[in-house]
Amino acid sequence: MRKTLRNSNGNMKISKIAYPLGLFVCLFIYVAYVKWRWAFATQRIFSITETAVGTRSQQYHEKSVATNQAIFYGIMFDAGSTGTRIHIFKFTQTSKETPTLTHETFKALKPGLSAYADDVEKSTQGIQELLNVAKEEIPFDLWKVTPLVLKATAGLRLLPGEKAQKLLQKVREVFQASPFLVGDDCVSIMNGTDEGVSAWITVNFLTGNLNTPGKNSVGMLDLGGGSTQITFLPKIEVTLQTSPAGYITSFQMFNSTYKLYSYSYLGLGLMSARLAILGGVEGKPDKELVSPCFPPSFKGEWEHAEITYQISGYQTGDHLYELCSKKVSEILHNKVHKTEEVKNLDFYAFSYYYDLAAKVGLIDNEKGGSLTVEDFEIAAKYVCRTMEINPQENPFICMDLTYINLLLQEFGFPKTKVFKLARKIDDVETSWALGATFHYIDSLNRQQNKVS
Ligand SMILES: O=c1[nH]cnc2c1ncn2[C@@H]1O[C@H](COP(=O)(O)OP(=O)(O)O)[C@@H](O)[C@H]1O
Ligand SMILES: [Ca+2]
Repeated sequence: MRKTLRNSNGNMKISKIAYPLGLFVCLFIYVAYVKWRWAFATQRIFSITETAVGTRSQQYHEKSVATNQAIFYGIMFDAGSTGTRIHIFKFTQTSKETPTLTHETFKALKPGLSAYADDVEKSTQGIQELLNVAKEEIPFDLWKVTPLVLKATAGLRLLPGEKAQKLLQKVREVFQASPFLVGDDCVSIMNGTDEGVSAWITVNFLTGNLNTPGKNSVGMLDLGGGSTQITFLPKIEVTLQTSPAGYITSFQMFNSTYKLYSYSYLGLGLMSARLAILGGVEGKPDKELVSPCFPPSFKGEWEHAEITYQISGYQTGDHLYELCSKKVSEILHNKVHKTEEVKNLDFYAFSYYYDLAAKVGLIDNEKGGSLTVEDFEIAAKYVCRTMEINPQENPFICMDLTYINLLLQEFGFPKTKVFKLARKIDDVETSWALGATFHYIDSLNRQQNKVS
């Protein structure tokens, strides 16, 4: 008994040292491994995209089958207010040659994450479904070195903080259980300026304007469901000097510094603007919402962020367009900052600008096209007039076109201003996702430089 006890005491003495020591050694090996894996992945991926941005090559679309070609991927989730989308970017690099972005796989699901604010568990199904697309697309041996990131925009910005954090935590758990490379910041709400800047990076990269000395950059207009962004590179000093605080942002990427005019208007996305024009409150469907933008006899329902609102038209003798534009002008009054310079720059417009223009036949639904502010105005007047006589399939078409027309004018665009509308450029979605992937990889590289 004593022996046993002594032995047992002896063991306890040994284990007092051995266990912590063993634990420490295991921990050390684990930390060293994680650090090595992270550094290895970021260094490889960054070295590719750094040159990809600097020198986007002509072989952009070529699918090379050269055996010495390295292939890398990046996954970006766009958790938008109306839907969640996955962008899987594929990069290739032949040793010592310029690496290229060769392919994007894109899939979108509705509704947006914010629709699950009161039932967080339900949000995981869609995320899993999109992750399965990534698993199908990315070769198995590259899963663990492929960064996986989700950035949420207006839908989550508009939710109470606690609800938004619960949703993000749920997604974080799903991501951490996935086989991809996830960092501490893999899931977040992106700020509006980053959203605009990232979309600006995308469009200037895809149009070949980034890091090409002497080339002009293009401005970017994005109209989402919850927020809208305008971003451009000012050429005249007066824009930089006269813009309010928060509108000019400096950022560094791939060894260049840019000073951009960029602003995101939360609540001025098309769906949020609809609710404001109707005089409604997010999540409160208790009263019928009456609007001069619907025909007088109209009665219907509108589902927005998983809530159904009762909607109807006004009983008046006036013309719809005049009444509607008056109401929309009230909503936009003093909300938007005007700049003179936008008149003289080329702009690309995405998202609902595109969808609306395509819906009324101003541009081709597949190829996109160019149009003026006035084209939106003419279309608005036409559909509002038509609606007075014949009810339309989409009761919001008069309101939406009127809103877009007036919003563009509020930004300072003259009616004759021509815009390019594109859903894709060179087969890549014109969204903030690509720019944010570059930006994310850039930050990983900075972390990695600090580590080494
Ligand atoms: O990657 C994309 N490709 C094409 N259209 C997109 C993409 N991302 C968003 N959209 C468009 O954006 C609009 C909805 O905005 P979203 O849901 O992103 O709201 P938010 O940006 O205000 O959060 C729709 O017109 C949708 O078609
Ligand atoms: Ca968006």
